[in-house]
Amino acid sequence: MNLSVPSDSKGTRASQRELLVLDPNNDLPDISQVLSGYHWHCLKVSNAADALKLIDRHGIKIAVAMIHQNDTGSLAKDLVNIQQQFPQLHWLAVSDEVLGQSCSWLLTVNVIDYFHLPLDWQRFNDALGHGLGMSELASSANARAREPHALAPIRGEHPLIKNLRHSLEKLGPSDETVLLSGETGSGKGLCAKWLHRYSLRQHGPFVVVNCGALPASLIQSTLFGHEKGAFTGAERRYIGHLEQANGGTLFLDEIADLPLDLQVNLLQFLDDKHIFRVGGCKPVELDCRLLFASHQDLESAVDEGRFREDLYHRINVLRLHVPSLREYLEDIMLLAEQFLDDFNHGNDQLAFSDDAVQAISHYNWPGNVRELQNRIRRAAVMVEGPLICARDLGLEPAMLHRWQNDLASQREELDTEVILKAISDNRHNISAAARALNISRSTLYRLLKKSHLNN
Ligand SMILES: Nc1ncnc2c1ncn2[C@@H]1O[C@H](COP(=O)(O)OP(=O)(O)OP(=O)(O)O)[C@@H](O)[C@H]1O
Repeated sequence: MNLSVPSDSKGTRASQRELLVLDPNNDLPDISQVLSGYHWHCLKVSNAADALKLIDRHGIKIAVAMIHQNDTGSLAKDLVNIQQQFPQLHWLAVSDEVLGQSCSWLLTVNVIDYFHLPLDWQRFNDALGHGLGMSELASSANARAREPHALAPIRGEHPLIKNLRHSLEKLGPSDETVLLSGETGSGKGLCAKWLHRYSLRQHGPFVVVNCGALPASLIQSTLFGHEKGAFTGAERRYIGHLEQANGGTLFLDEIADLPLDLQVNLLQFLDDKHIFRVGGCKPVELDCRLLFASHQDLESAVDEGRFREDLYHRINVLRLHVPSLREYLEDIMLLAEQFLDDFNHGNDQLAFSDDAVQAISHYNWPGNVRELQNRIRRAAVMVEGPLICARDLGLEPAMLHRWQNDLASQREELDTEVILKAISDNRHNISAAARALNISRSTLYRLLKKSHLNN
């Protein structure tokens, strides 16, 4: 190996650029020394787990992987794993001999150039500089894409939505856990992203885990990670979601679906700020904020013994309710028009017909904003002319009638409940109950008759 060092080799650590070298068999024993002459500071590791730690800790943007023509299988898996977690990282590959066709997979994991031994250090240094530049460009483009305007705005002008936006701005920077509640599709996930955006961790990772979507047998290792050999099939160490979110935010959606035994582990993490990987005995210190969401009623889950009361109290410190679309129905056409703008594929002539406006305004939207978006997205593609009608939205009259009948019966039930409460609160004095309800005695008698309560 040519060890000649260029003449300007007195670079201080401060002016050096950091580089990771993944060299499992120490085939590049002199790389740190030679590259320090080009103002590079090398962090050498022999395995992917250590690589992941250093990439995260040092914000590494450029790395070198030493590969062997006949032994690329495990390295390929390592690079794919690292690439998934750090997509902006760029690699140079170094091989002991000229690589053949079988190594075309390198292109899929951000390997921008490859060299074989002995190295031409000048050319190698140039390629490293080029790779670092590309990586920094990609990172800044990504950071720009993550700026607030790139995150979907929380739309609506109703006081409930204004209040929601205000709460997100206030709760975001607090670093406390936040429990988001609300119906499916109401925007809990979007609110979690905004909490992360408003936090000091906004440049750290934002990791989402849907506890309801993970098979019970995998949840523990998916969340907490596992050590190599922890169980049959654990061929290598796996960094779990909590660790992936280190320095950032972990959003645990559908938290009510987390099995009870893992609720204990989670509670421990919230108290001690460290985890144990499955099969590991060394605590791993972590610094990540947790956000939770559930569309289930957690209080009932506690009553039914499905959710630990201590965990419930621990995560129920800051609570944010995301309103269902029905609660701010006044805004629905505003949202609908804006989503149509988003989805109209450049066709700004597209508009809603009167029957579509009627249908949108009278439907009950059980799937909330997600359903509204999806119906409009589909209609914008399927519509034949310039006007989207109720049928394009899949909101045929029969569907609306069924819902309107439901609404009528629900209103009646609510009326009955309110009337009975007023009568009971006023010790069965009909005049006092009518006054409390702000209606006349005769109206109260009529309502009692309608609800068959007049006997
Ligand atoms: N007020 C809003 N303005 C604009 N878009 C919204 C609003 N509320 C929700 N959305 C959008 O609706 C979709 C569904 O939202 P999201 O996935 O956050 O709902 P969720 O409550 O987390 O649903 P689930 O409980 O099913 O996980 C997303 O595309 C989100 O961006």
